[in-house]
Amino acid sequence: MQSSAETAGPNLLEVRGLTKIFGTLKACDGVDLTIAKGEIHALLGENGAGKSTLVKMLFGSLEPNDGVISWNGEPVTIASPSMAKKLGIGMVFQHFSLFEALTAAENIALSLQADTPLSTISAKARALSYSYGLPLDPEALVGDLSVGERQRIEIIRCLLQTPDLIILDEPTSVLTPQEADKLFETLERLRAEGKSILYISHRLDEVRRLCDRATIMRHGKVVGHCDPRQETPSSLARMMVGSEVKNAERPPSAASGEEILGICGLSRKPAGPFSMPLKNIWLSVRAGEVLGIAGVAGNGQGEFFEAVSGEARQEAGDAIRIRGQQAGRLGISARRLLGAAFVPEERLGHGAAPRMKLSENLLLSRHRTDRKAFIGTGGFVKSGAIQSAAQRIIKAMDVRKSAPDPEAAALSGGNLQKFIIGRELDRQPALMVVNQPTWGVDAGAAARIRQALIELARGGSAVLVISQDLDELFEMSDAIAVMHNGELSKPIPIAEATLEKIGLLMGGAEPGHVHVSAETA
Ligand SMILES: Nc1ncnc2c1ncn2[C@@H]1O[C@H](COP(=O)(O)OP(=O)(O)OP(=O)(O)O)[C@@H](O)[C@H]1O
Repeated sequence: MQSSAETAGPNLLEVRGLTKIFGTLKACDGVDLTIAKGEIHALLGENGAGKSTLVKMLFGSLEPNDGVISWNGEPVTIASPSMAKKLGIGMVFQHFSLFEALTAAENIALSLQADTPLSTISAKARALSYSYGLPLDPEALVGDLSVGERQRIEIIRCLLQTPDLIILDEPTSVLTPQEADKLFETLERLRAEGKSILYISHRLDEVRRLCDRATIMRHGKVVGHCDPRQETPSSLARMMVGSEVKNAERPPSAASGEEILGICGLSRKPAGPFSMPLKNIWLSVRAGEVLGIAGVAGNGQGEFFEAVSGEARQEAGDAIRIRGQQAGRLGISARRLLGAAFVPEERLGHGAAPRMKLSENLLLSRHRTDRKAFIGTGGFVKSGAIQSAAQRIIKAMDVRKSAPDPEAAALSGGNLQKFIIGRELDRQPALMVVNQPTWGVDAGAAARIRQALIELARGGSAVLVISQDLDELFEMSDAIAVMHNGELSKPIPIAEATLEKIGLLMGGAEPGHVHVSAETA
């Protein structure tokens, strides 16, 4: 690993010995970091390495226990986000902090000076968004917008404060490849204008494409620096994780023929002006197989997940069949009682209650399906059984944490995802439906999650994976279907699937017009 801890040009930010302790855990342990003017600097590290903790201290939302931060050569104390913004530090968070019932402009107004009229903010946001190639309708209600559009609001809100340093915490994990490309153009333009960017990402190919230097953290410490353009994704992953990261292994499918999930002519009207209708979807997922669903975000995958999980019920009971039972009219809990498990894309709030401990989250999601194991006679909670199940999941998924049974919100994003997936896998469900299984998860943990899902299928369950990550789908799936405009293509067996073919279907090509030929296969 090449050592390039110091910058050649003038430093905008210099950090020495920065330390943050949670309980007994040193989440950041004497971290040194320098960021030059006009550079895109990657901050890399496995889940729980301390990246978010570090940038929260730079943005004034966490107070360091020790260390010095210098800004333009002067030591500073960044006591609050508003002080960080005054200095010229802007941040786009991993979890959005927008109010769904307000418009984009109203949300932006909340973080700006109170005396600016809304119409001025709206006009400025619109102009800035178009000039940076991230078009935004300031009058749109946030609740009606896709995750990609919501992230634009966060970025525009940050840019309106004309920061010199912009911190982005996993900005592309929720973006489509096209949206990510647009974002890269914007970031390259900001760099050309002399702005500095601190960029946290688990997507190593984009780090190689975009970033000038990288600092790598492990267990709260800086373990190295490199020029990512000189590295490969696997050498970067090795530096982060400390060992080789292998792809998941997919033994031949043992599909027994028994249908576990049957979807028969599923249609759904749009729930709101910006939601996608589902149009006559047919699908069968069998015991032993992993079926992948590809598609550009916003083509109905979210609506499809809601319909399959029971978050949105159908009028016709037989539109969804789980292990032969009509499930269309059933809610989530009743579908879980049939042996299904669901992992939604939004971890906090949806996948886990943030202020509840991991063991309490476990009880919350499994008290009905595992009543015998967790609830004793007289309705008493068997806390010993819950604690040992929680510890089993934590061990199986290698969940890194700062206390034996912390609140969900105290876990790093990737570690919470590992816990949620582990919580469902631990039930050995007959059907597992998971939306974006490895968002925000480091390369090592992502491989572990994929392997665990494949093993669940090979053990006789049916696994349905919705993902925007085509490499992930090709690695895991026995067949891939593509969702476009609320319609689902026929599954293509993996032996016949090519990136080109799936890409064409994602772009809306008629399934009948996409042929597998010797040249394309
Ligand atoms: N508020 C908190 N209270 C207690 N522990 C915390 C808190 N925030 C973070 N931690 C712990 O600090 C460690 C570092 O977490 P951090 O979120 O900084 O990791 P990260 O590198 O950003 O990970 P990821 O890639 O998963 O987002 C983790 O072990 C986490 O559990």
